[in-house]
Amino acid sequence: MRVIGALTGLCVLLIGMFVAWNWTMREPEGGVPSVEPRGWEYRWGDSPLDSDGLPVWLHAAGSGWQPIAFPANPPDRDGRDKVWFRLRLPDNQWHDPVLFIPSIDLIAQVYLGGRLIYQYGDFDAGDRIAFAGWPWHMIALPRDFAGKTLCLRVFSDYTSIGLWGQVRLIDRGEAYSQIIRRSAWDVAVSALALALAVFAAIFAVSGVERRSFGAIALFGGASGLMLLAEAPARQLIADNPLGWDLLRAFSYYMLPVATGLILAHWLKGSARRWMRRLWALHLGYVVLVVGLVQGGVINLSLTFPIFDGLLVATLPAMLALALWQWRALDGSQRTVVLCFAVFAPLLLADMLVAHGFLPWQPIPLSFGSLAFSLSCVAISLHRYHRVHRELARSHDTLEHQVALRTAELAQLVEELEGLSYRDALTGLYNRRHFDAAYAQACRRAVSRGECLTLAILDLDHFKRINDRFGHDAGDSVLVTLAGLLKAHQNTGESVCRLGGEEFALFSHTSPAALAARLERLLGRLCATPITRGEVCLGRVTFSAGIASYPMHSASPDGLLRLADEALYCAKRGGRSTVAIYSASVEPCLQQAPAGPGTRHAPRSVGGDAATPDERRQ
Ligand SMILES: Nc1nc2c(ncn2[C@@H]2O[C@H](COP(=O)(O)OP(=O)(O)OP(=O)(O)O)[C@@H](O)[C@H]2O)c(=O)[nH]1
Repeated sequence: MRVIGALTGLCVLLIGMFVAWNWTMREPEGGVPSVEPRGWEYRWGDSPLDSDGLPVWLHAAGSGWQPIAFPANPPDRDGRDKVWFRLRLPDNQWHDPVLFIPSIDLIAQVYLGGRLIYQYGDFDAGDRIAFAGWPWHMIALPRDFAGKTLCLRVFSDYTSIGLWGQVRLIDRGEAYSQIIRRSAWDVAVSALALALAVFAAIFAVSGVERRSFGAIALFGGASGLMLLAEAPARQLIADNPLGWDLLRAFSYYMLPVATGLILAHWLKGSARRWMRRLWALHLGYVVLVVGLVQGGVINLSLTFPIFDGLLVATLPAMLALALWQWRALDGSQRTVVLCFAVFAPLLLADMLVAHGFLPWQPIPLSFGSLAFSLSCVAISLHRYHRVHRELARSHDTLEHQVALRTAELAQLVEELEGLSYRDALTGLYNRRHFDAAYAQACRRAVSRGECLTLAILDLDHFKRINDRFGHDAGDSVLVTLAGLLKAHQNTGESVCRLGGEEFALFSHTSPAALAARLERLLGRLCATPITRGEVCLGRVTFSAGIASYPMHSASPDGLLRLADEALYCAKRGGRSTVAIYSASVEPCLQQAPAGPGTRHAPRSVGGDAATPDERRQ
């Protein structure tokens, strides 16, 4: 969805650019055409002042004046920083005439008919030329200017001296209209580059190919701001020429830094190292310039020639490094390098024009920036798509892994839960399970009216085995009994180890049937002596107490106590016995065991005997 949104935004921007391009290229309709005045003359140096404080040269006749095709860079400068230009103005044709000058190097006073009508720039306290920026100038003329002489007094310590661009006599309204028309395209390309910068910055911040997108964001931002700061309409947005030129210089100087960053990321080995040195050199220059200009040490205008000199060397070097590793680049990287190969000569040409090495002409820098920006947009979208696909793939893998781990965890939990209900030594269910399962069996017995019979078994004189043969031997006896109980367990019967040497089992069978089965087990157990390795532990017996619902108790909850009483009775009766609880017979204390067999236990035990609970403690 985000890609579709970005593409829609891009399409809207491109349509806007197409409209801007058409508008920029459209010839003005109607109105009085502008005139590029001819017949300029120049004179090096500065005029003395007359008694009224006016320059004498305003009235001087022909002596010392030389003809020049255009009022800029007269020959034989010899380090001079003052020059005069003059011009006899042609016939008046306009309603609100102005003299439009695209740029002046650097300070100028304009006189018409011996009167100062315009001044731009000044000298600072130290009588040095104070750079005030390179704005366009719209100099209002009186309607009767025809035939009068216009004089320009120009000061410059820059590489150029004079006027720049297409100096025209034009109607004020038409001048504004042309400014806006000529800016439309540059502003549109600038908007595209800035939008690209924002998108790339978002990608960079979100951590996707941080370096690449960071460099693209820097390039988009620098070229977008540079184009905006160069568009004639900038002055209509804010009348701050020096501020715009600072912005232009900063963004212009950052272009090789951004380009170097983009390319260095793709290159390898020594090409990469050299590319890094080149962009670092430019970054150092930017930092130095900002420091010196802000500190008032030098004029901003002086930093341009130095930068341009640097650029003449580094730009071709950057291009050469990128082309050197052409084979190692992928398709999208080659596209960017090709666009750079278009942009770099345009930058150099613009620079040559600015310093007068080429005749003045507008250089379509915006096309270079546009090509570079569009290729970056295409690559960004391509990479974003790829990264998105990879993310989706790893997301799927992650989900799969999470599902696997969750299943493993669930299994583990199940196992742990199972373990928590098992007795570690014998593998039988433990007391925890007994409590839950027995409660459930009680509910079922009551609701279905079924019989529930509970037996509690306890090994006889188990302590002696421990004491004589050791705890491990005792353990093996416990395991033997557990194995026997498990092996003879009926379906639907639960066998548990309650703790120590005490076991319990319950089922829906009758007490007599259960007692008969336990007696058989007791017979088996004591028939064969238990051995552990070479050691014979002797014969082992157990005693058991049985109670049943509803036969012995109105509620199955009371069975545990009754079965325990029966067990107690079996123990007191001589052990090795299975006793069924009975409320009607004599107390078991008076009974004598006769080997394995069923004994009837009393309902209660009295005298000095401990209760079953006390015994268990
Ligand atoms: N080896 C072993 N001994 C245990 C375990 N749990 C409890 N015992 C021992 O079992 C013995 C139980 O002793 P008593 O309660 O005196 O019971 P008894 O010796 O069997 O005597 P009667 O029950 O009266 O026949 C104690 O010595 C406990 O230390 C166990 O898991 N393994």
